[in-house]
Amino acid sequence: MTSKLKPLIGPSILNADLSRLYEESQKLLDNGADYLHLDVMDGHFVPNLTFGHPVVKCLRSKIHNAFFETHMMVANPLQWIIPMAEAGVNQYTFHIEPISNVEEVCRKIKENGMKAGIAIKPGTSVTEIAKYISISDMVLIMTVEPGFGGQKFMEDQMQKVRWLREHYPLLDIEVDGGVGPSTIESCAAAGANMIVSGTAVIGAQDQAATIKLLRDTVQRAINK
Ligand SMILES: O=C(CO)[C@@H](O)[C@H](O)COP(=O)(O)O
Ligand SMILES: [Fe+2]
Repeated sequence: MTSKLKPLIGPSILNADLSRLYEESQKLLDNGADYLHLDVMDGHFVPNLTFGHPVVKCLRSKIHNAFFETHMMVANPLQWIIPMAEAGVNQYTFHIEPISNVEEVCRKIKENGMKAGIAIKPGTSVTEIAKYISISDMVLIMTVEPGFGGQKFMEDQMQKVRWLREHYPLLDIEVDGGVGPSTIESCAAAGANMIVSGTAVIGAQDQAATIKLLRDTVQRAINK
Protein backbone atom coordinates (compact mmCIF):
# COMPACT_ATOMS: atom_id res chain seq x y z
CA MET A 1 0.00 0.00 0.00
CA THR A 2 1.34 3.46 -0.80
CA SER A 3 1.10 6.04 1.91
CA LYS A 4 1.99 9.69 2.28
CA LEU A 5 2.87 9.22 5.94
CA LYS A 6 6.50 9.98 6.70
CA PRO A 7 8.54 9.00 9.72
CA LEU A 8 9.91 12.17 11.30
CA ILE A 9 12.28 12.26 14.26
CA GLY A 10 12.28 15.40 16.41
CA PRO A 11 14.72 15.29 19.28
CA SER A 12 13.89 17.28 22.40
CA ILE A 13 16.75 19.41 23.71
CA LEU A 14 15.20 19.67 27.18
CA ASN A 15 17.79 17.47 28.84
CA ALA A 16 20.72 18.74 26.77
CA ASP A 17 23.33 21.18 28.09
CA LEU A 18 21.25 24.31 27.52
CA SER A 19 24.30 26.57 27.94
CA ARG A 20 25.23 25.13 24.54
CA LEU A 21 21.77 25.22 22.99
CA TYR A 22 22.96 26.13 19.49
CA GLU A 23 25.79 23.56 19.40
CA GLU A 24 23.57 20.78 20.80
CA SER A 25 20.78 21.63 18.33
CA GLN A 26 23.10 21.77 15.33
CA LYS A 27 24.65 18.45 16.35
CA LEU A 28 21.20 16.82 16.41
CA LEU A 29 20.46 18.17 12.95
CA ASP A 30 23.84 17.04 11.63
CA ASN A 31 23.07 13.60 13.04
CA GLY A 32 19.86 13.33 11.05
CA ALA A 33 17.09 14.94 13.11
CA ASP A 34 14.13 15.89 10.90
CA TYR A 35 13.03 18.71 13.18
CA LEU A 36 13.71 20.18 16.63
CA HIS A 37 11.15 19.82 19.42
CA LEU A 38 11.50 22.80 21.76
CA ASP A 39 9.80 22.35 25.14
CA VAL A 40 8.36 25.62 26.44
CA MET A 41 7.08 25.52 30.05
CA ASP A 42 5.53 28.39 31.96
CA GLY A 43 5.50 27.14 35.58
CA HIS A 44 1.68 27.23 35.60
CA PHE A 45 0.42 24.54 33.24
CA VAL A 46 3.35 22.38 34.39
CA PRO A 47 5.48 22.66 37.54
CA ASN A 48 8.63 23.58 35.66
CA LEU A 49 10.14 26.49 33.73
CA THR A 50 12.27 26.32 30.62
CA PHE A 51 12.59 29.10 28.05
CA GLY A 52 10.42 31.29 25.86
CA HIS A 53 10.40 33.11 22.55
CA PRO A 54 13.55 35.22 23.16
CA VAL A 55 15.63 32.05 23.36
CA VAL A 56 13.89 30.49 20.35
CA LYS A 57 14.58 33.68 18.39
CA CYS A 58 18.30 33.51 19.24
CA LEU A 59 18.43 29.88 18.17
CA ARG A 60 16.68 30.75 14.88
CA SER A 61 19.25 33.48 14.22
CA LYS A 62 21.92 30.75 14.09
CA ILE A 63 19.91 27.89 12.57
CA HIS A 64 18.06 29.17 9.53
CA ASN A 65 16.59 26.17 7.78
CA ALA A 66 15.52 23.58 10.34
CA PHE A 67 11.86 22.99 11.19
CA PHE A 68 11.17 24.21 14.74
CA GLU A 69 8.24 22.82 16.71
CA THR A 70 7.51 24.45 20.05
CA HIS A 71 5.69 22.22 22.52
CA MET A 72 3.78 24.84 24.48
CA MET A 73 3.17 23.59 28.02
CA VAL A 74 1.55 26.87 28.98
CA ALA A 75 -1.68 27.98 30.61
CA ASN A 76 -2.53 30.56 27.96
CA PRO A 77 -1.44 29.37 24.50
CA LEU A 78 -3.12 32.33 22.76
CA GLN A 79 -0.66 34.70 24.45
CA TRP A 80 2.50 33.36 22.81
CA ILE A 81 1.41 32.81 19.21
CA ILE A 82 2.64 36.12 17.73
CA PRO A 83 5.93 36.18 19.67
CA MET A 84 6.68 32.59 18.63
CA ALA A 85 5.77 33.27 15.00
CA GLU A 86 8.08 36.29 15.06
CA ALA A 87 10.81 34.13 16.60
CA GLY A 88 10.68 31.84 13.55
CA VAL A 89 8.69 28.87 14.83
CA ASN A 90 7.20 26.55 12.17
CA GLN A 91 4.78 24.54 14.29
CA TYR A 92 3.06 25.65 17.47
CA THR A 93 1.82 22.66 19.45
CA PHE A 94 -0.35 23.44 22.47
CA HIS A 95 -2.37 21.57 25.08
CA ILE A 96 -6.13 21.68 24.89
CA GLU A 97 -6.65 21.03 28.64
CA PRO A 98 -6.39 24.56 30.08
CA ILE A 99 -8.52 26.33 27.47
CA SER A 100 -11.98 26.45 25.94
CA ASN A 101 -11.03 28.38 22.76
CA VAL A 102 -9.14 25.67 20.84
CA GLU A 103 -10.64 26.79 17.50
CA GLU A 104 -9.54 30.39 18.04
CA VAL A 105 -6.00 29.31 18.97
CA CYS A 106 -5.70 27.05 15.89
CA ARG A 107 -7.01 29.83 13.65
CA LYS A 108 -4.58 32.39 15.04
CA ILE A 109 -1.62 30.02 14.74
CA LYS A 110 -2.41 29.50 11.04
CA GLU A 111 -3.05 33.20 10.45
CA ASN A 112 0.48 33.75 11.72
CA GLY A 113 1.98 31.30 9.26
CA MET A 114 2.59 28.32 11.54
CA LYS A 115 1.22 24.78 11.63
CA ALA A 116 -1.09 24.01 14.55
CA GLY A 117 -0.41 20.97 16.70
CA ILE A 118 -2.83 19.91 19.44
CA ALA A 119 -1.69 17.94 22.47
CA ILE A 120 -3.20 15.94 25.33
CA LYS A 121 -1.84 14.80 28.68
CA PRO A 122 -2.06 11.13 29.70
CA GLY A 123 -5.26 11.68 31.70
CA THR A 124 -7.20 13.27 28.82
CA SER A 125 -9.39 11.09 26.64
CA VAL A 126 -8.62 10.82 22.94
CA THR A 127 -12.21 11.75 22.11
CA GLU A 128 -11.56 15.18 23.64
CA ILE A 129 -8.96 15.91 20.99
CA ALA A 130 -10.65 14.09 18.09
CA LYS A 131 -13.17 16.88 17.70
CA TYR A 132 -10.40 19.33 16.75
CA ILE A 133 -8.52 17.19 14.23
CA SER A 134 -10.13 18.81 11.19
CA ILE A 135 -8.82 22.24 12.22
CA SER A 136 -5.30 21.15 13.20
CA ASP A 137 -2.21 19.79 11.47
CA MET A 138 -0.97 17.24 14.01
CA VAL A 139 -1.95 15.49 17.24
CA LEU A 140 0.50 14.93 20.10
CA ILE A 141 -0.21 12.09 22.50
CA MET A 142 1.92 12.60 25.61
CA THR A 143 3.46 9.40 26.90
CA VAL A 144 4.55 10.95 30.23
CA GLU A 145 3.06 13.65 32.42
CA PRO A 146 4.34 16.87 30.83
CA GLY A 147 6.90 18.86 32.78
CA PHE A 148 10.13 16.90 32.85
CA GLY A 149 12.41 14.89 30.61
CA GLY A 150 13.73 11.47 31.50
CA GLN A 151 10.46 9.91 32.73
CA LYS A 152 9.18 6.40 32.10
CA PHE A 153 7.19 5.75 28.92
CA MET A 154 3.47 5.11 29.55
CA GLU A 155 2.55 2.12 27.41
CA ASP A 156 -1.15 2.53 28.19
CA GLN A 157 -1.22 5.67 26.01
CA MET A 158 -0.72 3.52 22.92
CA GLN A 159 -4.43 2.72 22.82
CA LYS A 160 -5.02 6.41 21.98
CA VAL A 161 -2.47 6.25 19.15
CA ARG A 162 -4.05 3.05 17.81
CA TRP A 163 -7.51 4.60 17.90
CA LEU A 164 -6.32 7.72 16.05
CA ARG A 165 -4.45 5.73 13.40
CA GLU A 166 -7.48 3.49 12.82
CA HIS A 167 -9.75 6.50 12.29
CA TYR A 168 -7.24 8.86 10.58
CA PRO A 169 -4.86 6.88 8.35
CA LEU A 170 -2.93 9.94 7.13
CA LEU A 171 -2.88 12.04 10.30
CA ASP A 172 0.49 13.12 11.68
CA ILE A 173 0.54 11.56 15.15
CA GLU A 174 3.36 12.49 17.50
CA VAL A 175 4.41 10.77 20.72
CA ASP A 176 6.53 12.46 23.38
CA GLY A 177 7.99 11.22 26.65
CA GLY A 178 10.21 8.26 27.42
CA VAL A 179 10.56 7.36 23.75
CA GLY A 180 13.80 5.69 22.66
CA PRO A 181 15.18 2.44 21.26
CA SER A 182 13.42 0.34 23.92
CA THR A 183 9.95 1.83 23.36
CA ILE A 184 9.93 2.81 19.68
CA GLU A 185 8.56 -0.58 18.49
CA SER A 186 5.45 -0.02 20.54
CA CYS A 187 4.97 3.57 19.26
CA ALA A 188 5.53 2.54 15.65
CA ALA A 189 3.22 -0.49 15.84
CA ALA A 190 0.46 1.68 17.34
CA GLY A 191 0.78 4.11 14.44
CA ALA A 192 2.84 7.09 15.59
CA ASN A 193 4.92 8.66 12.81
CA MET A 194 6.36 11.75 14.53
CA ILE A 195 8.74 10.77 17.26
CA VAL A 196 10.04 13.05 19.99
CA SER A 197 12.97 11.63 21.88
CA GLY A 198 14.95 13.54 24.48
CA THR A 199 17.13 11.66 26.93
CA ALA A 200 17.56 8.60 24.68
CA VAL A 201 18.98 10.67 21.81
CA ILE A 202 20.88 13.30 23.80
CA GLY A 203 22.57 10.65 25.93
CA ALA A 204 23.26 8.21 23.09
CA GLN A 205 26.85 7.14 22.38
CA ASP A 206 25.99 7.36 18.69
CA GLN A 207 23.27 9.96 18.09
CA ALA A 208 23.11 9.36 14.35
CA ALA A 209 22.62 5.60 14.79
CA THR A 210 19.91 6.15 17.42
CA ILE A 211 18.01 8.61 15.24
CA LYS A 212 18.29 6.21 12.29
CA LEU A 213 17.04 3.30 14.38
CA LEU A 214 13.98 5.33 15.46
CA ARG A 215 13.24 6.37 11.86
CA ASP A 216 13.78 2.89 10.38
CA THR A 217 11.47 1.32 12.97
CA VAL A 218 8.66 3.77 12.12
CA GLN A 219 9.26 3.35 8.37
CA ARG A 220 8.97 -0.45 8.69
CA ALA A 221 5.65 -0.10 10.51
CA ILE A 222 4.34 2.33 7.86
CA ASN A 223 5.35 -0.09 5.09
CA LYS A 224 3.41 -3.00 6.62
O1 LIG B 1 7.50 17.50 26.71
C1 LIG B 1 8.28 16.80 27.29
C2 LIG B 1 8.26 16.67 28.78
O2 LIG B 1 7.22 17.44 29.26
C3 LIG B 1 9.23 16.03 26.46
O3 LIG B 1 9.49 16.65 25.24
C4 LIG B 1 10.41 15.42 27.12
O4 LIG B 1 11.30 16.41 27.48
C5 LIG B 1 11.09 14.40 26.25
O5 LIG B 1 12.18 13.92 26.92
P1 LIG B 1 12.39 12.36 27.24
O6 LIG B 1 11.16 11.88 28.00
O7 LIG B 1 12.51 11.70 25.91
O8 LIG B 1 13.61 12.35 28.04
FE1 LIG C 1 7.75 17.87 24.61
